[in-house]
Amino acid sequence: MAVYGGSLAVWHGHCGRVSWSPSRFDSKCFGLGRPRIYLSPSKDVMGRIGCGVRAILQVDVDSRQGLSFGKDTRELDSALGLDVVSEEELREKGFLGMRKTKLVCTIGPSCCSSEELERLALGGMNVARLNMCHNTREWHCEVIRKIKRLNEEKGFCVSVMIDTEGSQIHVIDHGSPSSVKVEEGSVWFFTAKKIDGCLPFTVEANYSGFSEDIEVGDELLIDGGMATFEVIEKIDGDLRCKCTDCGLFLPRAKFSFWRDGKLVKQKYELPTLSPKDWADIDSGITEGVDFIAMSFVNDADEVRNLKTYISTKSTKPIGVLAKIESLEALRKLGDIVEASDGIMIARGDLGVEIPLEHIPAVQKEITSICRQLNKPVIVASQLLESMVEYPTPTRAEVADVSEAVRQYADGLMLSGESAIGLYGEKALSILRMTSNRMESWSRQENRQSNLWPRQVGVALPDRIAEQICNCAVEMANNLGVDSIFVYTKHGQMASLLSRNRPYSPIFAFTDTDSTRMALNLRWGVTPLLLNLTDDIEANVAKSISVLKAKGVVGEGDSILVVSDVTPESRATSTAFQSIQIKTVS
Ligand SMILES: Nc1ncnc2c1ncn2[C@@H]1O[C@H](COP(=O)(O)OP(=O)(O)OP(=O)(O)O)[C@@H](O)[C@H]1O
Ligand SMILES: CC(=O)C(=O)O
Ligand SMILES: [K+]
Ligand SMILES: [Mg+2]
Repeated sequence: MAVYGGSLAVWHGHCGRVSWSPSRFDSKCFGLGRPRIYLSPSKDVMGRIGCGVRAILQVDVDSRQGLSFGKDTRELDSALGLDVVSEEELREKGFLGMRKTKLVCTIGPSCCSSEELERLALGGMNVARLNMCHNTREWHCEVIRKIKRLNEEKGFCVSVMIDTEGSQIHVIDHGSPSSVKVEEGSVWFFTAKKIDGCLPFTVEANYSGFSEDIEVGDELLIDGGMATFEVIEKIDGDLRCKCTDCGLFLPRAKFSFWRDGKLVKQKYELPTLSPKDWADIDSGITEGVDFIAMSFVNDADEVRNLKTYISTKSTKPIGVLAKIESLEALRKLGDIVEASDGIMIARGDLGVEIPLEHIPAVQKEITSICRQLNKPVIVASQLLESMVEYPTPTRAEVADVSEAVRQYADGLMLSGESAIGLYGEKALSILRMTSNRMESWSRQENRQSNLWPRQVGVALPDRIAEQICNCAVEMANNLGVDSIFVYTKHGQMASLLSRNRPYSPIFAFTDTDSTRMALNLRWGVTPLLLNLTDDIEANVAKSISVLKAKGVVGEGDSILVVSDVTPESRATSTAFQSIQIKTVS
């Protein structure tokens, strides 16, 4: 047992200090003051949770004490929702081979049939993203229904995310050719007045206040540098501009104005969520989406408002992800991360508002804050951009993907590569293989950077849960267990385990479908549906026996078990949290 000693030698925190002497490994209360914590090899002590004890760490001292498994698993089998893709991956590659980084695909015309969606699901898509900027609401609803049907009928577990259009000043798309060349020295007229058809050298903006606060001499950047102009005249609200750096106008190209090397902050009155966005959100709620990604978030209140709205409108929880794609959002990053259920680093539009060379450092900072605050984070845009047209990525793109994996982003996102590209499935397989390779490199080289986590919990039970998860992962890594099982209603404990980025995969058993779909975005977590009972031992025995019957868990596999299922009868007292080590017999 000495092997465990190092992992849990000292327990710090509000609970006092608890030391563990492996040589005196009997059922013993180490509480110094209240509340107390038990370390025990015996499951009998689990019954004593009521008497001021806040957590029990139970360890199977003797692996021969392994569980005896149920005889008939047929009934249980149908109750256990292990998705077909994880099952296959586990069978093929074993526990350590399971991919930890989650993959998000933007669905567009190139991949919207049921057959194409199924191939993406088989290829490892964890979350399907629908960008409401494009196509019709009806088209999006139809895609959502196809995904839900695939989940139900074919045993996939793909979550659905809608991404709002949001308000940003951009060029009105007149249906002109996909790009227009801009020559150096040419003079262009920018206006918000309605134009019929296409006029040469004339560009229509979508918002009448687009030139507010802009002065002659300011620099106008298209899409963060696709083309550059100098403002040479301001006539009412219209601008005459001369091209100083030639380039291209793409459909829906975005404006940004610069003065003395700094972004001009315009105080325009576009709401973060337009009436169209609210209608899209209503339709997303009706269709039962799992996440709403909010474009151009400016502050935490906007996120909180949307969360409040959802809680009054939706019968199930829907995660709100804040997209960080403006200077304003970067300034209020900490507050926004705290208010939201996750973050998307929207590097496309972010690159319009900050110099491109700032993006890598900003990405690193955002991923790190998200991990500290225990919020999932997606790295998005241009990961494999060249694959929109070509069947192979550039080496630089693969290096960018690897860096995001090395930073422990929870998810990587494909945009045009899957939505309109010719090689979407191949792009997905590049993300999958690159993630797998980088994850195993980090593990083999022991480059797993330890988190010195900021405490996120405030209330005592939350802080205890957090400490248990931190210790559990340290134990799991030191012992080299095959996997971590967690039993969780709302996913909190599973997320706290994931936050520590363990070597072994985390199987999160929950009886709540929305928890399962939300956990899909968490690094290293495979969420499963299971009918949970108040009896922890029964939950563990049931899940192990079903996985054993499927042939994906076998004799000798070691499992670290964490539970935070609060028995209903004790819902008003403390959470019932424990760590156990099981060896499958
Ligand atoms: N549902 C769709 N229908 C048609 N085209 C789409 C759809 N979704 C995406 N696209 C195309 O794929 C491209 C890349 O998608 P992406 O989601 O990155 O859009 P975007 O226009 O850059 O906006 P955002 O900043 O919200 O990501 C888009 O420019 C668009 O041409
Ligand atoms: C994803 C997104 O919205 C962006 O990169 O701008
Ligand atoms: K969008
Ligand atoms: Mg964007």
